[in-house]
Amino acid sequence: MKRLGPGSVRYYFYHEKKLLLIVTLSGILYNVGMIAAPWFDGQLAQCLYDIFAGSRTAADMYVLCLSYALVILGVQSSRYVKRLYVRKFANNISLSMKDILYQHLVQTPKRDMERADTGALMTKVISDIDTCVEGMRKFTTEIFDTGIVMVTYVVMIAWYDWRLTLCVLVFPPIAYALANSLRRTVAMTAARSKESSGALSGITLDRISNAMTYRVYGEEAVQDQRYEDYLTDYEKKMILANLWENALQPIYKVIAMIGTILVIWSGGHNVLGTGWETWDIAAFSTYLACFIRLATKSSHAAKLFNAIQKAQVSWLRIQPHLRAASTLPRTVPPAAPAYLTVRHLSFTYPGSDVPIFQDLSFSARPGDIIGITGPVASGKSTLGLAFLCENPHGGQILFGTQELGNGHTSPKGIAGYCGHDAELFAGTIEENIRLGKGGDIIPVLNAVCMDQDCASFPDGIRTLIGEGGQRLSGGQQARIALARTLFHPRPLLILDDPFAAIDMATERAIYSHLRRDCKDRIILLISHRLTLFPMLDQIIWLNGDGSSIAATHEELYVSCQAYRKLYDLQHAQGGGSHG
Ligand SMILES: Nc1ncnc2c1ncn2[C@@H]1O[C@H](COP(=O)(O)OP(=O)(O)OP(=O)(O)O)[C@@H](O)[C@H]1O
Repeated sequence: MKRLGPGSVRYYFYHEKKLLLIVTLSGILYNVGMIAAPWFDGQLAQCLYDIFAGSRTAADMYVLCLSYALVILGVQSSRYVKRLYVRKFANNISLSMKDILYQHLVQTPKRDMERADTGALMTKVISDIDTCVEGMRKFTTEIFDTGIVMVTYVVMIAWYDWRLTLCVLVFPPIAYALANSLRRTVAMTAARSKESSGALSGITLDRISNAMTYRVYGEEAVQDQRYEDYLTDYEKKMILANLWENALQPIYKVIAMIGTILVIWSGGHNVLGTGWETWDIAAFSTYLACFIRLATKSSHAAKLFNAIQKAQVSWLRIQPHLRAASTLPRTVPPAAPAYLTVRHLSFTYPGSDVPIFQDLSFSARPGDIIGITGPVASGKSTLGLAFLCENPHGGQILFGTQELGNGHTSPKGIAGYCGHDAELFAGTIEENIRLGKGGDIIPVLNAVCMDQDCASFPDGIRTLIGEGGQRLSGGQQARIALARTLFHPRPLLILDDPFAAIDMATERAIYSHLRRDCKDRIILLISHRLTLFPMLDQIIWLNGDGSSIAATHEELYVSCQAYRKLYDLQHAQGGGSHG
C-alpha cells in the first residue's frame, strides 16, 4: 500500500485516529441519543392525555420527567465530549500542518527563500490552513451531527409508518440535490473571492511599503485609484460569494419541510384510525418532531457541502507546499558541540573567476565568539553563507570530525543562521520565534533584550507583527530574528550583522547574554561595527582582494593598518574601546 504523506488529507485523519475514535464513540452516543427527545416529547403528551382521561396519575408524569432529564443529561454529556475532541482534533491538524510548513521554511535554501518571497507565501498559506482545517472540523462534526442523526431519525419514523415515511422522504433529497447542483457555483465564487482577497492584500502591502516613493514621485493618485479598483473588485466578489453560500439556505429549508403537511394530514388519519397505521398521540407527536428535525438537518447537508467545497479550494492551494515539505527530513536534533576547523577555505561565485576569499584557515572551540569584518563588499556575508554550504567551496570546513558541505548541503543540526533580512512573517512574535517548536521562549527574549518590548505590547508575545514584521522597528525585527536563531539550538551560529539596527548599550547587553548562554556554541559574528571586537576571541579580517587575516584584535590592531584605521575611526566616534 502507498504510504500516506502530508500531501494527502487522509494522512492527517490517520495521525489523529485515537481522537477520532473518541469522537466516533461519543458522536454515535450523542446522535443516536438525539431521538430520545422527540420520543419523550411524545410520551409526555400521551401521559398528559392519559392523566386527563383518568388512566394515569401525576406520579407517572414525575417518573417520565425525571427519566427525560437523566437521559438528556447523558446525551448532552456525550455531545460535550464529542465537541471537545473534535476541537482537539482540528487544533492538532492545524498545528501539524503549520509545523510541517515551518520546517519547510527552516530547511529551504536561502537563495530559494529569497526567490519565493517566503514571508508573504507563509502568510497566505497559514490563512489557507485555517480555512482548510475548519472545513475538516465541520466535515467531521457533520458526519455525526448530520449523517448519523439523519439515519437514526429515518429508522425511527419508518418504524412508526414506513409508507408515510417513503412519501415524506422525497422532499429532503430534492433540497439536497439542489444544494449539490449549486456546489460548483458556490466553490467558484468562493475561489474568486479568495483570489481577490489575496490580490488586495498584495496591493495593500505594496501601497504601505512604497507610500513614500509614490508620494515623492507624484504617483499617489494613480496608486490610490488602483487600490480603489482592487477594493471594489474584492467587495463585489465577497458579496457574491456570501450570497451563494448563505442566501439559498432558507429555500433548501422550505423544500425539505414540505413533507410536514403530509405528516399532519396522514398522521392525523393514523390517530383517528383511518390511516395506514394506528397511532396514539405519542406516536403522532414523536413522528412529527422527528420529521421536523430530519428536514432541518437535511438543510445542513447543503452547509456541509459548502464547508467541504471551501476547504477543498484551500486544500488545493496548500497541498503543493505540504507535499514539497514532506520530501524534507523532519525536525533535526542539534548536533553535539565540537571544535571548528577551517582549512584553506576559498570561494568563488558560480560564473565568476574572481575568488571572494581564498586560503582562509582558522579554528575555534565551543564558547568562542569570532568576529568577521572587512571593507564594504569584501565578502563577509559570503563567508558566513559558506558555512551553510549551499554553493561548493574550496578547502575544508570540519565540525568535529564531520566535514560541512563542499558542494553538498551541510549535515543538518550543526549551523544556525541569522541573516541580514529578519525574514519575519505575518504571525505573532511567538510564532515567528518558535517556527512550530515547543518550549519556553522567554529565556531567548531575555537574551536578546526583547522582554521589555514584549511586555509593553498589549498582546505581549502574541502581538501580530504584520508581513515582514512591518509593525516593529528595525531593531525589534533584528532581535526577534536573533531570538529565533537562539531558540533553535545549533552548536555553530552565524550571525550576519545582527546589531546593525541596535543601539550600543543593547548590543553590549546582548553580547554579555550570548557569552553567558552560549558557552557550548561557536558564534561567527559578522559586523561592520567593531564595538565588541576587542572582547572577541578571534577576528577574521577580509581585505576585499581575496586575502584575509585571522588573528586576535590586539594582533590585528598592530599588524593590519586597514583594521586599525577602521577601528580608530569608529572609536573616535564613540564606537568602541581598544584593548
Ligand atoms: N549571489 C551572488 N553572485 C555573485 N556575486 C555575488 C553574490 N552575492 C554577492 N556577490 C558579490 O560578492 C562580493 C561580496 O559580497 P558580500 O555580500 O559577501 O560582501 P559583504 O562584505 O558582506 O558586503 P557588505 O559590506 O555590504 O555587508 C560582492 O562584490 C558582491 O557583489
